[in-house]
Amino acid sequence: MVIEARHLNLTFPTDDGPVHALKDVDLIVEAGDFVSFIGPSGCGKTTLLRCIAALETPTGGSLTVRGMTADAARQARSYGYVFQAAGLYPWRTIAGNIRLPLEIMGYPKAEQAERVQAVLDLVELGQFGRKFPWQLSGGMQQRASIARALAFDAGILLMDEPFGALDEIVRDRLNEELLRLWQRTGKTIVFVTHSIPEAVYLSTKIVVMSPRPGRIAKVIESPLPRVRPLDIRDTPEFIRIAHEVRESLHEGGRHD
Ligand SMILES: Nc1ncnc2c1ncn2[C@@H]1O[C@H](COP(=O)(O)OP(=O)(O)OP(=O)(O)O)[C@@H](O)[C@H]1O
Repeated sequence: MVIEARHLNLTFPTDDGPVHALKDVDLIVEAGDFVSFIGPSGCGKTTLLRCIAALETPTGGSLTVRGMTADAARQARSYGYVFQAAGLYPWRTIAGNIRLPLEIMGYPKAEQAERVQAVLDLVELGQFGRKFPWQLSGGMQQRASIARALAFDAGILLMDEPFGALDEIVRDRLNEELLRLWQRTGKTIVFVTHSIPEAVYLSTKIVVMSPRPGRIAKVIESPLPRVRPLDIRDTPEFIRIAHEVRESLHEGGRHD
């Protein structure tokens, strides 16, 4: 198993009293899974992802990533992280942005160039390495930020609503591309989203969360095949799973 959380708790002390962002969260992610966290705003999705990335420290329970503490896993460069906004440096070219983590990690120059080209090809931006971020569309920028997270070939990709700001047509295309990339690379992906169709289309496992305190309301294992054309969304099976997610979201909300 790649990620294991047991009775994970996180309470933020605030001026208005403690905020229970995560309450008794149990989660298992297996190698090669595509896991989505879905739930209403404030239910702790980002906080849980940030705990896995060792960007937050839980106040209780245990969490291991590749059998290590989250901190050790971060130091071992176990994951790439994709943020809501592409966050590319405007003064660097696309290739320059993707190369940055490799420069920081001290990869030899020739290997940097090889890896940058390989991940640019992987996200179908092979011809755009010399462009600057402002010369690319929003969807292309987000693909570049995925390439940056893939550049050092970590086995885990953590993605926090990477397509949330994009229009539906671009989002559909990027969903399809991400699925192909996941199939080609065999990576383990943990993905935060607000969108039921996005969660159902992408995931092997859908983790439905509910707020106040943030906890897991239900884990739905998807019976859909791993290879999924976009029109799978019109099948009765897809619609049934989407319905199950929606019901679980409502049930989770009733505990408020
Ligand atoms: N550093 C912090 N200090 C205090 N409270 C915080 C902090 N970070 C998050 N919270 C609170 O913890 C709860 C969970 O936040 P989190 O961002 O994980 O939710 P989310 O499900 O990702 O929401 P969204 O979908 O809006 O991004 C919220 O009530 C939030 O206000």
